[in-house]
Formats: sequence, structure tokens, C-alpha cells
Amino acid sequence: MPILPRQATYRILDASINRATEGLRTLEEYARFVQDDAAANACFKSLRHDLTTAVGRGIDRQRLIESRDTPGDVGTEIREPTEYVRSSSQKVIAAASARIAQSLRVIEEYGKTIDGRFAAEVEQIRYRAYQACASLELAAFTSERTTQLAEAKLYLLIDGGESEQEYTASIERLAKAGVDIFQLRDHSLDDRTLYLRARVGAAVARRLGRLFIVNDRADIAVAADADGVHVGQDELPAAAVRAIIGDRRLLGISTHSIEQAKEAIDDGADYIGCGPVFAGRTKQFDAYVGPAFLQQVAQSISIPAFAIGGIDQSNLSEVMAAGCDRIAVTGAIRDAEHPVQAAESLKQHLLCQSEAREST
Ligand SMILES: Cc1ncc(COP(=O)(O)OP(=O)(O)O)c(N)n1
Ligand SMILES: Cc1nc(C(=O)O)sc1CCOP(=O)(O)O
Ligand SMILES: [Mg+2]
Repeated sequence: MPILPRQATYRILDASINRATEGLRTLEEYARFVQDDAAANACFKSLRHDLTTAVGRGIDRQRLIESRDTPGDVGTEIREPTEYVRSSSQKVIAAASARIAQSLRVIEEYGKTIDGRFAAEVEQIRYRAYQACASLELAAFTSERTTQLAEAKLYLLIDGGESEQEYTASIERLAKAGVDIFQLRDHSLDDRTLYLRARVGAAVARRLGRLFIVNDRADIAVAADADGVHVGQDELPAAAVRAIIGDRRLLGISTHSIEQAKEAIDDGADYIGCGPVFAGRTKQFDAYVGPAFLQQVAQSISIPAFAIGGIDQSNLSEVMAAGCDRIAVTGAIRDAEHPVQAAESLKQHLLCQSEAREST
């Protein structure tokens, strides 16, 4: 007497095999068409093929098909609201990876009631799938970051706020108002608080599809799982930062001349800050680069470049006339009477400029 009704076991196996192969196919397509990664594509294809071969060897296909009863399946009507929402390709990968891992485990467990050798084969496929899914998910994170960075226009430097609640509520409001990148820059916080703010800020920003960068501190950026770190000319050199953050997180470097901008690219920066363009209240300087530097950058720098220093609604047109449609600000939003409206307005002007440029 089998430990489970045979018909039910075959139904479970049939559903789980379909789920696993669909998940593997989802990742195969991503590796092939999004990542152009032939090795990853081949890896998922061989996993799918090996699963089909193992099933063909260990499970009676006729019984599998005969057990299928989709109209009578009480589970097809049950849906979580999140099943219909994938806000990024990385979330598609994460969902497919989870589905593959779960269904392979189900196949393995119920497969044991039919054929132990089949279950052992599926176990090996499951281990290989874990590794392949993790690699692809990490690669998806990286390309998502790069895409978000390439599309970013409005970058805001923030402090840690009066309280964690006020800080996260502000990030949420300003992300919805159009801020694409947040940078935590707060020299008054102790390391523990800086880390805690970075961690919660990075999580909130990720949930809202925004990037989160930590100022100066590569160690805290990694510990808090932020998207990257921003360093200045007198701080850790790029190679030392990379040794801490790796290749998957973003590196931003402050530049004050075209020579520094070119050097930053050679050093592997993902983006640069270009300033100080104008005088502002956040940080004092002896000299200002003005829009002339932005013009040089627009003509010869290929990575994303954010103009910074005293930029607000009153001088944004000068920045844009210099060919720059990306800005990093503090005071223009922090000190505005209505920060949300200030962010919305800056973003709208930046997007108009980009659209006008793309259409010419
Ligand atoms: C986007 C961006 N650009 C420039 C800076 C300035 O960095 P740095 O020169 O290191 O000065 P501090 O911010 O550390 O005072 C920045 N933070 N962000
Ligand atoms: C922190 C910082 N770095 C700058 C640079 O040019 O490197 S300008 C700057 C201050 C940015 O704040 P605000 O928008 O209020 O001027
Ligand atoms: Mg710095």
C-alpha cells in the first residue's frame, strides 16, 4: 500500500515538474536576451534538459499526463496579490528562482515515494540550480543598478533625520516626488546610527525602485547592503574602495576638473559628481567650477555625470544650457518650503530637457 494515493502523487509531480521547467525557461530567456550571457543560458538549458531526462527515466509519463486535472485543481483560483506584480527584472528572477527551488524540492520529496534513484538525481539538479539561480540573481542586481543609474536625473544628498521614522517617511515622500538616487551624507552621526540609517534607507529605496548610496564609507555601504558609495578626491582611492565594495556596487567619485573626471573613469567610477558649480549653504568652497566645467564634461565624458553645488530652480537653466541634465542637490530640496514640490519641479525640468535633447 503506497504511503500516498498514487494519483495524487503523480498530480503533485506533474504540477511541480511544469513549475520547475517554466522557472528554468524564464531564467534561460533572461540570460539569453537580457544578459547576453551564453554560459548562463547554456547552464539553465542543461538544467532543464537534465530534469526532463531524469523525469523520462524515473517517472511513467503516461501516468503523469493521466493524472493531470487542471479544471479540478482547487489551487488554480488561489492567488496572492504579489503574484501579479514584478516591479523589476530582478524581481522576476527572484520569483522564478524561488519557484525552481521549491518545485525541485517537491519533486525530490514525492519522487522518493516512487523511485529513490530518480529523487537522488533531482537532488543533484536542485543543488546545481541553487548555484546558477544565485549567480543570475546577482547579475540581475548589477544590471538593474546600472540601468537605474543611467536613467537617473535627480540625486539627493540627505542627512539621518530627527528620527528613523521621520527619515524613512521623508525618503518615501521624496522618492515618489521623483528623486532617483539618495545619498546618506551625515558627518554628525556615530557609526552605529549611520549604519542603521544606511540599512533602513537602502531597504526603503530598493522597495521603491530607487538607488541608495553611502557618502565616504565603503565599509558601511557594504554592511548596510547599499547600492554603492561616493568618495571625494581626498578619501579612499578607487582601487581601495573597489576592494571593499566589489564590482557589483556602484562607485561615485567627486571631480572638480576635466582631468579628474577622466581619471575617475580610468579608475573605474560608475558615475561622477561635478562641482562645486555654484555657491550653496551646505558646503563652503574657495572656488567654483561654474557651468564651463559642465560643458567640458558634456563634450567628453561618457559615464553619468551629476552637477553639484548650489543648484536650485533659479540656476537650473544654466546647468542644462551647459549640456547637463543630471543634478545632485541638498539645499534646493532640504531648505525648500515645500520639499516634495521642489523635487517634483526639478525633476520635471530635467526630464523636459532630456526629452528635448533626445528628439533633436
Ligand atoms: C554626487 C556627489 N558629488 C560630490 C560629492 C562631494 O563629495 P566629497 O568631495 O567627498 O565631499 P563630502 O560629501 O564628503 O563632504 C558628493 N558627496 N556627492
Ligand atoms: C557636498 C557637496 N560637494 C560638492 C562638490 O562640489 O564636491 S557641492 C556639495 C554641496 C551640495 O549641496 P547643495 O546642493 O546644498 O549645494
Ligand atoms: Mg567625501
